[in-house]
Amino acid sequence: MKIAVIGTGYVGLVTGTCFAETGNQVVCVDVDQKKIAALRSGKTPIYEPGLDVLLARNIKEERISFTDDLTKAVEDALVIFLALPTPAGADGAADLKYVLQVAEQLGSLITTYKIIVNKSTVPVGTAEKVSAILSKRLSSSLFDVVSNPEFLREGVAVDDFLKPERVVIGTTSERATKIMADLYSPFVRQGNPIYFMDARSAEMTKYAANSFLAMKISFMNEIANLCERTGANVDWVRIGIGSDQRIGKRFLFPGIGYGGSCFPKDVLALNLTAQEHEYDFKLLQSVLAVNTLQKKRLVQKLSQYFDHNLQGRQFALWGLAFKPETDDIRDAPSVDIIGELLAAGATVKVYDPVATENVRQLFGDQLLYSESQYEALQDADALLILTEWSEFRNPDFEKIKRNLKAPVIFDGRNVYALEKMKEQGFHYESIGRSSIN
Ligand SMILES: NC(=O)C1=CN([C@@H]2O[C@H](COP(=O)(O)OP(=O)(O)OC[C@H]3O[C@@H](n4cnc5c(N)ncnc54)[C@H](O)[C@@H]3O)[C@@H](O)[C@H]2O)C=CC1
Ligand SMILES: O=C(O)[C@H]1O[C@H](OP(=O)(O)OP(=O)(O)OC[C@H]2O[C@@H](n3ccc(=O)[nH]c3=O)[C@H](O)[C@@H]2O)[C@H](O)[C@@H](O)[C@@H]1O
Repeated sequence: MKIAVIGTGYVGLVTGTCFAETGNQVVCVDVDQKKIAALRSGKTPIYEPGLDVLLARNIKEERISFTDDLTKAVEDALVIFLALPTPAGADGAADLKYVLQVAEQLGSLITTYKIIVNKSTVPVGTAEKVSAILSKRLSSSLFDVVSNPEFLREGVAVDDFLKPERVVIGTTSERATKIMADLYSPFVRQGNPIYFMDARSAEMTKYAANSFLAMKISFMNEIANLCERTGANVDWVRIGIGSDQRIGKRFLFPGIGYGGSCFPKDVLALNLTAQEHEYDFKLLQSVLAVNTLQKKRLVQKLSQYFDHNLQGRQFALWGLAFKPETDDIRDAPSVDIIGELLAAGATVKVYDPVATENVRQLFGDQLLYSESQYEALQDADALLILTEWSEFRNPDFEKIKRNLKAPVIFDGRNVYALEKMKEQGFHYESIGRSSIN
């Protein structure tokens, strides 16, 4: 099948590459010419394990190509995916300008039947808005607009796309249903379902999924905070409740608040949708409030330890990405934490296996940067762990002690066992686990 993917960010690139991998002919379009030039030479602008190999293979086999020419890209395509940004606008609502602008452009380019598939996360009613724009210039027999929200996670995006737990497709058109079922058939062969529904339900499903997951995390963060006050250990509580299949083991890890390019903006956007419909979504507002507070927890603990005066202290930060296996720092808790430490007059030295360059672009020479995790510790009064990269899980504790000014660790991701830290002689504080020092 001939496919065009508009927008070669995280979602567009993975979507295009995975459809090429299953034998389709894919053209990816972006307005960012630097990105297009890099992608043509096989360089992925994002760090995503496995994507480079897949991309190189499909470029070589000439199943995927990249262009900034929208007209040429959509000419032969039967299916056009929109993988465009939908950032939070000034009021928190999803900004639809990219999606609606491209819809206007497509209205003047389409001459034969096409399916416009929206992969971006968009508020309920967007498919109808796109249809209305296309209808200004095109007869309804020339297009169908489909909502096909994407559920991939950064860091394991290729796997999530190739083996999805489910595919959600919002359309009531029989013609589009058949084509979409055909396109996705290689990915759902293992018995994972495709759910066809109306576009409004598909759009809402995406926000409900992200908001529910964010709620799970905020709930566990509050349980963790209460564990600290009551002397319970959240590790045990997590295991204790997670074995109930109605609750599930996953997404119960407390920490320094959820981050990333989607949960923060999507929870905000769903709350705005509720407000627009005069519905007071109390639970969502709490999810947002809890997350804002949780991002401050680690610095509060640190500040308390240093008698509420961080001025002139130096801290080493391990991990900057919003989660492991990505270089993405969009809405990462680390960005807030760095801001707070700098505002308190502290010196901050950072290390991350892949995200350092993105942080450098944001903070420039306000920070000290380290090439190695141990070098980052030199002259530091304490180590803060902000991302649970696997290389931090089993470090040389003697070397940590030698390099730090004092054996003090504030762990925002509960990476180490309390017993081990006591045995090693660290002052160790984590989330939801009473210190046993
Ligand atoms: N990043 C993720 O893990 C996931 C993101 N989503 C959703 O997918 C959508 C896209 O997200 P990302 O890929 O992260 O965005 P992104 O911001 O990384 O990439 C968007 C791309 O679109 C390009 N673009 C902007 N205007 C354009 C135009 N007029 N024509 C062609 N290209 C244009 C940009 O240059 C950029 O390369 C968002 O709605 C997001 O909420 C959904 C699931 C997962
Ligand atoms: O819409 C999206 O963009 C995507 O958002 C999330 O994926 P992603 O942002 O890549 O990352 P997650 O693995 O969900 O983690 C999000 C944040 O929650 C935090 N988290 C996650 C799990 C947990 O138990 N505790 C916790 O604090 C992570 O540290 C991270 O900051 C969803 O998991 C995807 O299904 C969705 O497609």
